[in-house]
Amino acid sequence: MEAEAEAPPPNLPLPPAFIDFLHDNGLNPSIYASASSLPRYIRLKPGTTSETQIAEIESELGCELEKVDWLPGFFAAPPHIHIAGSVAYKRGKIYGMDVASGAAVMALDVSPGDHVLDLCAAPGAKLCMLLDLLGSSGSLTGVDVARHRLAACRTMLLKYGLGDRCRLFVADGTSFSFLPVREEMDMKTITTNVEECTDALKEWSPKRSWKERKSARRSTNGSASELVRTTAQVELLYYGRHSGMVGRSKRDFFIERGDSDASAFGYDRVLVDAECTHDGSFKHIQKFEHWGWDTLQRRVLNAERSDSVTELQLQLLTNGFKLLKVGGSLIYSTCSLTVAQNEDVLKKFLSMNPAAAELVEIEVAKNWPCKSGQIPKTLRFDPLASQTSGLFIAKITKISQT
Ligand SMILES: C[S@@+](CC[C@H](N)C(=O)[O-])C[C@H]1O[C@@H](n2cnc3c(N)ncnc32)[C@H](O)[C@@H]1O
Repeated sequence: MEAEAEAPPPNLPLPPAFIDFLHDNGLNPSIYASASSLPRYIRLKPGTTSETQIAEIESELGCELEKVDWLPGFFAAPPHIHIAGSVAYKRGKIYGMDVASGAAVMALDVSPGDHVLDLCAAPGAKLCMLLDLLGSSGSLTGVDVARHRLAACRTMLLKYGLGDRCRLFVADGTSFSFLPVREEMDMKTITTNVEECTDALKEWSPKRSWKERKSARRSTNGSASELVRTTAQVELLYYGRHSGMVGRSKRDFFIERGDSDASAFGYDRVLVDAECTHDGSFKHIQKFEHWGWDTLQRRVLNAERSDSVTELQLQLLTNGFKLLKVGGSLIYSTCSLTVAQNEDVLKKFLSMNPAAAELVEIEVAKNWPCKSGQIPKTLRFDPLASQTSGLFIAKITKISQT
């Protein structure tokens, strides 16, 4: 990919450091030319999509909605509409979610009954969509290293009434090792006899324990501690009634598992929506106009940070893949458009797992308005090609044990 222009597109307040970053990464700034006029996408809560209900939501939002014909449940609203203040949002009828993010979830091809892992789950738009697709069977495990972000995700789950089959762990996704609770699981992987379990988990209650309040205080006082969590520091932040946790001992889950256990009893689907520089999200970059462009330089574009982000991405992808069952599929996605954070990470991962991992076509993507990535079978959404935020998506299946 060659950068064809170095100047910022007209009418876009992109700082020189960002233009340099795009140029260094072979990205053409003109892909952002229409970014400020992109539609604001919303996803309707399943069950609220009749014509009458849509008309009601339009009146609550104060605008007309246009159906996105290539992804069910998504609608485009005018760019400057404020979703969070609307009655429809407060009543839990709609989600604010870019349609490219919805595509990443659809690409995972979740079926009811699947056990799904979302390794970078917060703030949770994709997690909620995954739960809507799961319906009333299977389970979803959400992991995120940032406690305050995962707590916001829990609030969202409860608001939309989606928590029943979900459990949330504050943990480092590069070392997280808990498998889903499967009925057919060999008892050697579950240490406690449920009947005799004296410290069994009761139903989750919103009343926070002393331990949880203490942990929350610690994470507010020093967010750096969130970034150095180890497996031993895994915290169970939430579990629903049918998540498989109620009635079991915490000790059952806080044990390390080997690769063969994961290959047999691991997750059917894994989403690794990895931490990245967010350069594909124009809305995210625009926030720095308010915080100060020098903050963007320091926090996002700094070369050292970019290197550590790609290392983190590879580790998240590697661990997500380790927790996948043989025959299962994984989506790797980022909202960066740089080759370093997408194709390069993927190439490295595939070269490290030649016998176990296979990059596969995303079958549902046939009519999607996206481009191919530099590696065939991968997809790239960007504001120019897709009228969406930027997103890279790759799908991998596990064909044998790692
Ligand atoms: C792109 S965001 C995920 C967005 C989310 N999937 C959604 O749809 O709302 C990346 C997330 O990765 C989390 N993260 C960063 N490092 C992590 C790590 N080592 N383990 C787990 N999560 C991590 C960040 O806290 C952030 O919430």
